[in-house]
Amino acid sequence: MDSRGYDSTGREFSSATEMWAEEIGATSAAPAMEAEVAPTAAAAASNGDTGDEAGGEVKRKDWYSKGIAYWQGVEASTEGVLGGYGCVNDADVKGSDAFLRPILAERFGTAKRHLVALDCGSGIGRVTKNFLLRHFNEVDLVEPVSHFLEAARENLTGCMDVGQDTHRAANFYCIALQDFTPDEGRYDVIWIQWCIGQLTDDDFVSFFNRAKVGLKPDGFFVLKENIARNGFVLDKEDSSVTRSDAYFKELFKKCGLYIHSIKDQKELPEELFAVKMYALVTSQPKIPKNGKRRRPKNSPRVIRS
Ligand SMILES: C[S@@+](CC[C@H](N)C(=O)[O-])C[C@H]1O[C@@H](n2cnc3c(N)ncnc32)[C@H](O)[C@@H]1O
Repeated sequence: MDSRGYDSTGREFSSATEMWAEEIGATSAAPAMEAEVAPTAAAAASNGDTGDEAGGEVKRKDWYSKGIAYWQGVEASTEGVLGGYGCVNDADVKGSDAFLRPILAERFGTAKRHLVALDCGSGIGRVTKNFLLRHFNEVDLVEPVSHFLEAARENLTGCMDVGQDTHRAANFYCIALQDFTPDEGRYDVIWIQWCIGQLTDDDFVSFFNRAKVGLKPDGFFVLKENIARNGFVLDKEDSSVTRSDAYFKELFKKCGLYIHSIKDQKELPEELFAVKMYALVTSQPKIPKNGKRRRPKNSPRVIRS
């Protein structure tokens, strides 16, 4: 990634490679944007200097410990996980719903079917409770900060009745995404919201590569994230990076993922980063010869007589 970026103190970096070199060690930073598969291993293998490698691992550990330590100090509440902007919850849920509904209908049809989702970096289960449980019969949560996950467990006891169906939070995994591998073929949707910035580029790529095996046929990822105007913005306080749309697209390519749909989240306060939703699939979406996407059968259409 060649674009320049900034950190939260206003310091400028000439490229993401320079920033990662400083944050997680020179030897692991540059190959991360070049490796296609399992870049962590590729980076390690290409590095003959074991001293640098060990130094890089220490820095990487520090990067993640700082991130976790930050969230451990945050109250387990909607205000807490939304950085004091609990007011965006309703718009967020509405936006997610409008984005997901037609894609679910298109990929899985409208016939009744048992749907399972994974909520990544779930925090207190806000996304699961307010949104995912409406669409999915089972939702698993993965979150590394134990007091958030405990709050999620409490917030999500019992089941939610949706029509004649029962929807429930099924499994709670207390683990960070860089260390998590989902069960094979369990999920229709893997939802990743407001947490991928905690992952370094190489862990981003290896996470998505591992997580692909967790998808059912026709399953897909949704990444909902803050978007930097250009390049990236590094937050030194919580060890996270806000990437630009171009940066994300470069990483998706490295993950072997294709964009099925993209939408901007509307109605956010002006002072916040823009937010985009990306639906990502593992094989190239088929575009009909006329260049128009097939519509789900139940969507509105113009009447032609
Ligand atoms: C801004 S909160 C968002 C929580 C939730 N996704 C939501 O939208 O309500 C960021 C979450 O990412 C979690 N997190 C931090 N580091 C992580 C990591 N390495 N892997 C997964 N989640 C992480 C935090 O503990 C926190 O719950």
